[in-house]
Amino acid sequence: MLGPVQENPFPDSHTLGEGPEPHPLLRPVLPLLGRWHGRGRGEYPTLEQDFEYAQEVTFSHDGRPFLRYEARAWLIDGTGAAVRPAGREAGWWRITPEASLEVVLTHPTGIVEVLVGQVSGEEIELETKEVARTPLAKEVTGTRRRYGIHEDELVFVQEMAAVGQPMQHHLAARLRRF
Ligand code: HEM
Repeated sequence: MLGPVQENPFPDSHTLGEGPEPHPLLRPVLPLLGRWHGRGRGEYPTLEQDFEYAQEVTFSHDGRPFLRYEARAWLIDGTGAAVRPAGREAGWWRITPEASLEVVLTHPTGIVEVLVGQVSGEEIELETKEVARTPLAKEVTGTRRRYGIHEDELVFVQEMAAVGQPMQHHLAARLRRF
């Protein structure tokens, strides 16, 4: 028999001082916690045009030594008006006692990335160790990301090797908390 089910007693929190105490190992990545939004630009040599986008990003935790991560982007025109939904991704950022990061990211485009990297001060670098693709996914063979937190601004840059092109710039964005 199905017994009574209480609301999940272990909620995620993206705000320090609310919800569970962050795990001590999370200390190097605590500045990421929160909800961020902002704008970015993208390009790739196979694309006819560069593009601009807006994005919302959330990093939260449940008291264990990993972050829950989700990002949603949408293309915008020159006036900032929304054009259409674009990249979204979700995943888990595990942190080791040496402040190494082990990240799993999934994309609705049929791509799963396993990334490893380091936190050094306010800079975070991640690089794919493996990329898995569903049969219909575009050919992405590797990506690199850098995050930096500068004066409460989250700066993000992504490179990728994809569709026969070597590793090079795809995205750059600046986000603020909201
Ligand atoms: C903020 C997130 C992102 C945005 C706004 C974005 C935007 C775009 C846009 C506008 C295009 C052109 C095709 C189209 O109109 O859909 C594109 C192509 C592409 N993107 Fe992204 N992208 C994002 C993240 C990513 C990520 C995380 C990856 C890889 C894991 C990726 C891989 C690709 C690939 C492989 C192409 C196709 C290139 C080609 O076929 O010529 N993108 N992206």
